[in-house]
Amino acid sequence: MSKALYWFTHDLRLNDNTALEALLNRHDEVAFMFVINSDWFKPTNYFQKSMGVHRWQFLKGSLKNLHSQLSNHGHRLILKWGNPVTEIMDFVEQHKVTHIVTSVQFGFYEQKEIESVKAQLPSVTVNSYCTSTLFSEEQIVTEQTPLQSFSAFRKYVEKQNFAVRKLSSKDIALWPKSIDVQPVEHSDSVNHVLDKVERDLICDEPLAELQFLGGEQGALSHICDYFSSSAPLTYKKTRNELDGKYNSTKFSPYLAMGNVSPRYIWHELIKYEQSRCKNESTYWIGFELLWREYFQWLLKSRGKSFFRFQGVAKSKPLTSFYAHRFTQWCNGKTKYPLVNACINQLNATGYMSNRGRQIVASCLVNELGVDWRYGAAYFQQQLIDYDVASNWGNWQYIAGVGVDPQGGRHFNLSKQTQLYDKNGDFIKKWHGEYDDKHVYDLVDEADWPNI
Ligand SMILES: Cc1cc2nc3c(=O)[nH]c(=O)nc-3n(C[C@H](O)[C@H](O)[C@H](O)COP(=O)(O)OP(=O)(O)OC[C@H]3O[C@@H](n4cnc5c(N)ncnc54)[C@H](O)[C@@H]3O)c2cc1C
Repeated sequence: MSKALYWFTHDLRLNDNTALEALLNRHDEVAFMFVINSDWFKPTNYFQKSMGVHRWQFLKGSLKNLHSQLSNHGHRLILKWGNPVTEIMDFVEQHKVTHIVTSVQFGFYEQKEIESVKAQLPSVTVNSYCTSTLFSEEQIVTEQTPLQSFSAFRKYVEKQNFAVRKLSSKDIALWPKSIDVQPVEHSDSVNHVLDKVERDLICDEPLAELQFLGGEQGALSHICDYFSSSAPLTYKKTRNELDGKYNSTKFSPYLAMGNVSPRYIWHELIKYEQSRCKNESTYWIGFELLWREYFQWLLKSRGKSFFRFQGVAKSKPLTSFYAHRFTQWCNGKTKYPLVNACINQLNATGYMSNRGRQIVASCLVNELGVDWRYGAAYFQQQLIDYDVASNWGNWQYIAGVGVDPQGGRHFNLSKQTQLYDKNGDFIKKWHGEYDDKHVYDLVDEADWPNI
């Protein structure tokens, strides 16, 4: 008899989930677990936490929704917090689990966790499935795929005419029974664990109202609303705007949490093109999804170099670390109103437009001369849609240590303001003006050399 544990990670959904489908079709008894890693809330990564309050709230919504969906099938989500490897191993040993089913991890450290479980539990079979990409590992063999630039990858993918995999069936009529876990005590309930984490790890950081509702239901309803509108028809024209509900798709938080699969979105896009209209804008939505795809496979192939100062290009940028400038940037208190406005938007909502991200990243690297990894780590903490591959990949790109053949990006901040906030409405809305004569560097007179 096989007893399998589903280890949820960035795949918090039931639909179009190949790993879940394999679990339900192949095993006699099953259980579902998610582990909240307590390290996420410790400021270790360039003085930033891996998870800030906005993404925590979004994750919380996703977990509650997942638990309620599992309950509809007579199961529950076992929610733990601590060290994921330890928690998974404890459960497996205690309940004599024979198989672990999980998603393929693209992040370097996430891969290490799975390897560690495998090494410590050699008698348990661990099966991983690609659930967060358009293509599967059989379709994209990283050694044979041109990953030296996005264009090369895109042309390769388009030329090969890869079909994105057919959606896996979403309804399994009969779910296997639950592994006999002790009756749920109050201290084990999803709500109790979430409250405890909030009390012990997040303490008194204020939680803001989110514009996105975490979870599969929220994702599907947002995608349905988006594709019921005419917004996809003008996407290419509006995607660079700094604000607005439908100026861009806002699929990213749901994709990052795995509330929806990119393949589901891809198929919805094709349906839209077939039933309403296909134009350059609809093509561009697919084009951007390919950017996301590209960064996932690039990270898988380049591993740790995604986090190195010299990046995948192995070229050291001309930056250093200026604590004061970095703090001003994080607090939206630089001398650049557009940059401040974008950062204030991020700090208040957990979201910033793609154009905004490019502008503030370019400013940190070029105007302020700060090591790009501090910016990437700050985004990791603040973004509701943080995705390891897209975030570190894009930061490298801007800093000129990534795969961009042009070598970095320097945005002219006055020109960007003219182009995207001509009347100053965005700066006004997000309080970008900051008037302080000490705004650049705090250097004590005594620090200057005597001439
Ligand atoms: C410095 C920097 C850091 C970034 N960090 C992240 C991150 O942590 N998580 C994240 O999802 N995106 C990140 N991006 C990419 C992009 O900014 C967001 O995906 C986008 O703003 C999300 O809004 P949207 O869903 O409305 O995007 P849309 O413009 O509607 O695009 C549709 C989808 O395509 C994908 N996409 C679009 N642009 C990019 C891109 N440049 N790189 C990769 N995928 C893309 C996303 O999945 C997005 O949801 C970053 C960009 C920069 C410049």
